[in-house]
Amino acid sequence: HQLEKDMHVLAKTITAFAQTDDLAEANKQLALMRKAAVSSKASLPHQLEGLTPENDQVKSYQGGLDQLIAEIDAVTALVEKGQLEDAKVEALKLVKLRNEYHQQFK
Ligand code: HEM
Repeated sequence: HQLEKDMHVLAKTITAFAQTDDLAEANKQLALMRKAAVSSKASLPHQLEGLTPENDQVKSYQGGLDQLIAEIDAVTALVEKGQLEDAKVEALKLVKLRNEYHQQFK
């Protein structure tokens, strides 16, 4: 399943991001993370299979991914300013979003 692949990329890149002290490496991981987040918008989770884009649950799921993408962008902006420590604090919001949406849809 493509969604599972994308989620694994999210998990791998968020760990690599947390572990690096190198700005270029941080940027690279965030770019891969963003790509996977955008890609996951093209899939529906098992729970929502067969539902249409108009369905409220589908909208909520997609909204969660939009928030994730916006938050990846906020983290990236800090990295681009050279503020890696601030970026790592900001990235805790990615984990919050993950927990919140996994509770609902995983
Ligand atoms: C950085 C944030 C996130 C990480 C690291 C992450 C990671 C993962 C991982 C490792 C899995 C297990 C994949 C497998 O079963 O093989 C998973 C599953 C899943 N995640 Fe995430 N996730 C994140 C954010 C989100 C968000 C924001 C949503 C929804 C808006 C979401 C929805 C799901 C769903 C629905 C599944 C189960 C797959 C399915 O039902 O088809 N995840 N995630």
